[in-house]
Amino acid sequence: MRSPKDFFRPLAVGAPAPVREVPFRPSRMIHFFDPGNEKMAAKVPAIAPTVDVLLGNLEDAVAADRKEAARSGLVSIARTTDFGDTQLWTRVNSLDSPWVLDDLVTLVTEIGDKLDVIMVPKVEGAEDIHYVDRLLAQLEAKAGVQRPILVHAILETATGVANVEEIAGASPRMQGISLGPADLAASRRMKTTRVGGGHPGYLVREDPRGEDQPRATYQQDLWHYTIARMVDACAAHGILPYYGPFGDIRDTVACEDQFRNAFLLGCVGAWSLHPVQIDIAKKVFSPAPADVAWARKVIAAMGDGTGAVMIDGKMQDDATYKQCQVVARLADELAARDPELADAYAAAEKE
Ligand SMILES: CC(C)(COP(=O)(O)OP(=O)(O)OC[C@H]1O[C@@H](n2cnc3c(N)ncnc32)[C@H](O)[C@@H]1OP(=O)(O)O)[C@@H](O)C(=O)NCCC(=O)NCCSC(=O)C[C@H](O)C(=O)O
Ligand SMILES: [Mg+2]
Repeated sequence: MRSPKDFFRPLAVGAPAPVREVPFRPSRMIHFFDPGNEKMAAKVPAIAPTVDVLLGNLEDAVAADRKEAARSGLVSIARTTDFGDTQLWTRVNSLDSPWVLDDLVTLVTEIGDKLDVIMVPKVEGAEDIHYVDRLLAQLEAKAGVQRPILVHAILETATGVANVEEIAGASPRMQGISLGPADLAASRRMKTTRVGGGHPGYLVREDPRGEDQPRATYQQDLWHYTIARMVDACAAHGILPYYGPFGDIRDTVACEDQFRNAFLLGCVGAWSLHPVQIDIAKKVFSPAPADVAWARKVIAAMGDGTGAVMIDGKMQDDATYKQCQVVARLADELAARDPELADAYAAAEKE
């Protein structure tokens, strides 16, 4: 094992220096598209300005005989598209697949200067990140890439969940972690057949109220434990947590609920699999204007952030001040990218 002093040293001669802090860039929605699918690829220039992150997917949902088309499609799209300040990410194939080595070699050497983040699926432990970390450093050096490409892990195996803290801290390249509920369900032998979301059978029932009285049931969140654990691991290591995919494209209401649960627990974004999910993520992962106005009111009333004050009947102290700073800072960062949101925040403050 390397000394902790070497943590921030480049892993190959000529590779760019690792980042010391993960740069926060808005990433409310990571929009997935298949770069080998001509219809989807044609929509990329129009979608780019409407999303925070565009992700060219090479892994699951791309058929085995379309892997090379997806890879070369992504190279061509990256070279010919003006992404503005929208980030370009990719999801490569899993580390045990026959495609991943060519994915990494091709993408870093051909379009390494365009790629912000590489998402690695089915990460099981720190050793998976160490492998990718060293290989990326070698390829960046070979290709003359000037800034390090960051790494994002998908939490989608039981072993990965068991090792989530060591994954989060495995490398200064670690940008964040997404929940992958579909693969995780299979790995855990859960009895669901869905991509994220709830299940009507996972419920609690109220106590008996008397003979023949109906008893209410309350559906529970299958993903609460894993998301909370992932959020803690990410926060402890200064990286960003994300909810992943919601597969019931038509159920926009439940998608919004799932995204909001993740937002409230600390996630900064989710995946959009279809254009209809882009605005849902934008709405949910941008703090509501009224909440931002409230946060600013508390911050203003709290002065140096110590002591206790009463606002509208609610006690505020150092801890609520810190929560309000989280909301206000996120609002500032999103407003800098999104003028409509900036206007909505300014209007709410005047009310
Ligand atoms: C889910 C889809 C297969 C649905 O596609 P389609 O049947 O074509 O839907 P529509 O007819 O409603 O589409 C309308 C038009 O929009 C285009 N479209 C659809 N999706 C996208 C997109 N993501 N980006 C850009 N454009 C898109 C269609 O081509 C239609 O165009 P037109 O005919 O010209 O009007 C499809 O949405 C899809 O494949 N989405 C991505 C799926 C994906 O990436 N899945 C992998 C991620 S989830 C996962 O891997 C699980 C995870 O790892 C885990 O373990 O949990
Ligand atoms: Mg998966």
